[in-house]
Amino acid sequence: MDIILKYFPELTDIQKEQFAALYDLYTDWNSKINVISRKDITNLYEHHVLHSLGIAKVIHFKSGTSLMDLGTGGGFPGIPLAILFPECRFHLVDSIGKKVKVATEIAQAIGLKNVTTRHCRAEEEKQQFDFVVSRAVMPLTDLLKIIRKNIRKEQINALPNGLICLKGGELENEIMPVKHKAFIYDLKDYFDEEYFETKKVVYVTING
Ligand SMILES: C[S@@+](CC[C@H](N)C(=O)[O-])C[C@H]1O[C@@H](n2cnc3c(N)ncnc32)[C@H](O)[C@@H]1O
Repeated sequence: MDIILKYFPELTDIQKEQFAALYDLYTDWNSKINVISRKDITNLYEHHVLHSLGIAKVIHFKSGTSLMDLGTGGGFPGIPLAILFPECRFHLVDSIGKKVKVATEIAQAIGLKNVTTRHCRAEEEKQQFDFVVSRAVMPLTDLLKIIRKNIRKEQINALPNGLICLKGGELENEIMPVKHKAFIYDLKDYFDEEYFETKKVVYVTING
């Protein structure tokens, strides 16, 4: 939990409580339904919560922004971002029902009012959002095909609406075929821990 405060020192008391509550909740739920590799649960804050918040180092979402987390699993990056941006709305989607249950239960347990969840394939989700966020779900080109229908035309943020994903390692082959403007940010520029050495945030504009 200290690692979250190290990089996000201005959290409110409510946000601190919500982040702090995640450890017991994920430990408990993960023992029943696997949403995080079991051996990685002790790294929850660094590998999962802080990693999800990497998106916030790149884009600060304006109040009223709507986002979909495609393939949220147990709630990453959607739940950490929903805690950090209580004035934004997050819709968490996953095609595996029991994972959606974990995300739903955890959002409810920490009192997040800005989160909705849905058990469906993202291909079936017709609602529109300012941004789609995603971590470890599918290659960029496949994501882009699915989410084109979900990005609103109207823009309220400084940056154009689009897709923001958390990726690791070599990206050249993934970025190349994309016809949209893509921006890659190295998380090692924001976070000192070795885990972030190869981690990136990829932002692809859809209408801009
Ligand atoms: C490796 S997990 C990552 C989960 C989470 N984003 C995380 O980082 O912990 C990939 C998730 O994407 C979901 N998924 C894959 N294709 C999907 C689709 N077309 N629509 C919705 N969810 C999908 C899977 O069910 C799975 O939960």
